[in-house]
Amino acid sequence: MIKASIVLALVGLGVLAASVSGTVAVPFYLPLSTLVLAGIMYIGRSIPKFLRIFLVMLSATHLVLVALILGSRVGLITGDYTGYVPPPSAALGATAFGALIFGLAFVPVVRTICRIADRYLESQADSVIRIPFIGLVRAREGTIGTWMIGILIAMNLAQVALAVRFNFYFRDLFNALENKDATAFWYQLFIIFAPLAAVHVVIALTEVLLQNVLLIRWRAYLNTYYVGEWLGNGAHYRMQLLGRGADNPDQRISEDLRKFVESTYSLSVGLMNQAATLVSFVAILWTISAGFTFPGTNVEVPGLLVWVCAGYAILGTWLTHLIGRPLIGLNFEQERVEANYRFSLARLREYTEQVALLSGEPAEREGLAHRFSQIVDNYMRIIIRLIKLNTFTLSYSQANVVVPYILTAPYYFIGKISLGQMQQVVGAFSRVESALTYFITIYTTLADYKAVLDRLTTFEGAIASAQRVGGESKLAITEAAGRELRLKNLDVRLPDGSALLHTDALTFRPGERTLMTGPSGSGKSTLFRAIAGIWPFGEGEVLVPEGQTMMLLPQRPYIPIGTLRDAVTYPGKAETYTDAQIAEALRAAKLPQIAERLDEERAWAQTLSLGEQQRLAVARALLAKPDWLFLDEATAALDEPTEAEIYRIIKEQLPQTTVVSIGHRSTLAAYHDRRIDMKKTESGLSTPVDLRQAVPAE
Ligand SMILES: Nc1ncnc2c1ncn2[C@@H]1O[C@H](COP(=O)(O)OP(=O)(O)OP(=O)(O)O)[C@@H](O)[C@H]1O
Repeated sequence: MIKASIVLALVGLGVLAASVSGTVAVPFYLPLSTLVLAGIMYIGRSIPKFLRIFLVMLSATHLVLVALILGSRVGLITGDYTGYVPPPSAALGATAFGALIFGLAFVPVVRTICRIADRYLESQADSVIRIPFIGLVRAREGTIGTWMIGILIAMNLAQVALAVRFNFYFRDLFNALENKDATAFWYQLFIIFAPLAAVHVVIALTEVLLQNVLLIRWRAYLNTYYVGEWLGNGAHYRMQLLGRGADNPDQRISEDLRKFVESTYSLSVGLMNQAATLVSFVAILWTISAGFTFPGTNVEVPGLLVWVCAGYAILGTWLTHLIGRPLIGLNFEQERVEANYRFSLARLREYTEQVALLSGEPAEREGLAHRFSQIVDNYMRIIIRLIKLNTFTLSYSQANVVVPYILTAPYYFIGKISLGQMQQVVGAFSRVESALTYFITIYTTLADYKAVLDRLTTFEGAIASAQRVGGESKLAITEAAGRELRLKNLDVRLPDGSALLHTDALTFRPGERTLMTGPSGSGKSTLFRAIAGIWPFGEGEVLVPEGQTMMLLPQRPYIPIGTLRDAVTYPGKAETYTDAQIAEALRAAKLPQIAERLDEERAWAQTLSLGEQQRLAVARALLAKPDWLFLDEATAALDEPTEAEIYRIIKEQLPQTTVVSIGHRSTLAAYHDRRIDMKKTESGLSTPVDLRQAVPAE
């Protein structure tokens, strides 16, 4: 950026010297604007990278314009460039854009956009990209993204330049027709138009390809980043514990990130494109309006066509807004009723068994029909409103075709402008009109975009506070020498800070099977969570034996979507075990009926009964062979003989594993050597009482 600003400043100084000395007849404001741009680039070197790309590309475009103008002045580029690259508007436009981009860096909402966008653009991750005709190129992902955005901006500006050139082509073509000059006509058609049209097609196609590659790479990077942050250090679990600010993380990661990337790109590059179009074509309208008088008077109005066009665009947009405004509310309502309907269907799918048992199908059908009728009703209102709106917009766009003729015909008939210039006005008028309309109507898109930004920001905030709670937790999990697991001065609290349980000291010895009992809600599961290191609320020390592995089986195990093999080996990799080992573990866990179906992919959590799911989790433990196995009512859904068999298998197949169980059944005591009872004091605080000996089975 510093180098680029120095180059720009040197060019500016050189052209200024040439202009002052009279070597080249260049108006002095052109090098002055180059110098101002160089200054903006220099002081803007610390603004977000996303904005810097626009600043650098703008300066590069400005240099191209300077080169074109200089070239035409020294006779390098020949041709009729009257009004083609109008120096005052190019200089003014570029400087104003530069200042605007710099100023945007201080607008809070733009800073938020840039902060999220820059995560990608500043990424240091090594990556590769396949470039046609060059092959695979290795670079940092951020560098790849930066170049892609830069090239896309250049392509957009090149499209604007081409549009301007086409506008002049139409002038020359129609002038040739007016003058019945066949040579000039064919020249314009084949020598000027054909190559330009080919360039236009190539740029447009490349742009589509590049834009889509950029958007998917950008989204992929942000997706990995946000998923990583969400899952990092158990933030996802703590966010749920804290329960604030981050509903539907799934929507934020899948929908909002996609919308963010698409809208950030289309709004920023689109705005730049439309602004460049506006400046370029306003200049054409302004130049052609020279000497135009207000109809019926002798009063000359500078840039008359520009003012008429602006007034026309504002009137059109205002009427569109008046007629179309109810659509905003109607579309919002449509999303709401669609979401309600989707939710009812998803809920029905979840509770299908319960509905079937209650024979609730007729009630469900009625409920669904009612919700769907809301969709239809609102949709009809949207259609009626759209018809009203389209009646206006279609008439307006038809009027667009004739208005420029009505405006210019009087001047043509009195010989003030040529037929070619009249054609030029027709083209420029529609460009200026649509650019102005774009600026005026963009606010509805912006409102949606702002909502996306807000959702991503609150999501980030919730992740950050979850990470903070984890980082600041006074509940320390420390690896210590020795083979015992010890709790020292442990206070476990609830998320709101109230005390749940306390123990001065509690030791779990290796090889000793412990059963933890106590009233429901006394904090047994929460103590397990604290030992597993996922519960951040509380103070004290949990000393876990160094280098030893732990596994905790909850009452309702998690079964991922995928094959049975993936479900059994979760969270490890399926390749770690042979099929024979996995099948053997399933058989040992009393699931012989599914041991041969390892490749089967289905929603296992919905297919297997709770008792079967618990046995699948035991199979997981048999494969993983942890040093410590915590069973939190992990066999509660089994019948007593099967539960006994499972405990026997665990003891037999995992002789090195220390088992600590939570359970309410008295029969469990038989499989344990020691019992700890969670007693609740009158103040509500629980404390584990060591009963040393397990209560013998009745
Ligand atoms: N995320 C949470 N937010 C607020 N309170 C919680 C949370 N998790 C647990 N609790 C509360 O902590 C207390 C202890 O819960 P815990 O699940 O540890 O009890 P438990 O002894 O295992 O009970 P049970 O025998 O019924 O499984 C309960 O009052 C519960 O409501």
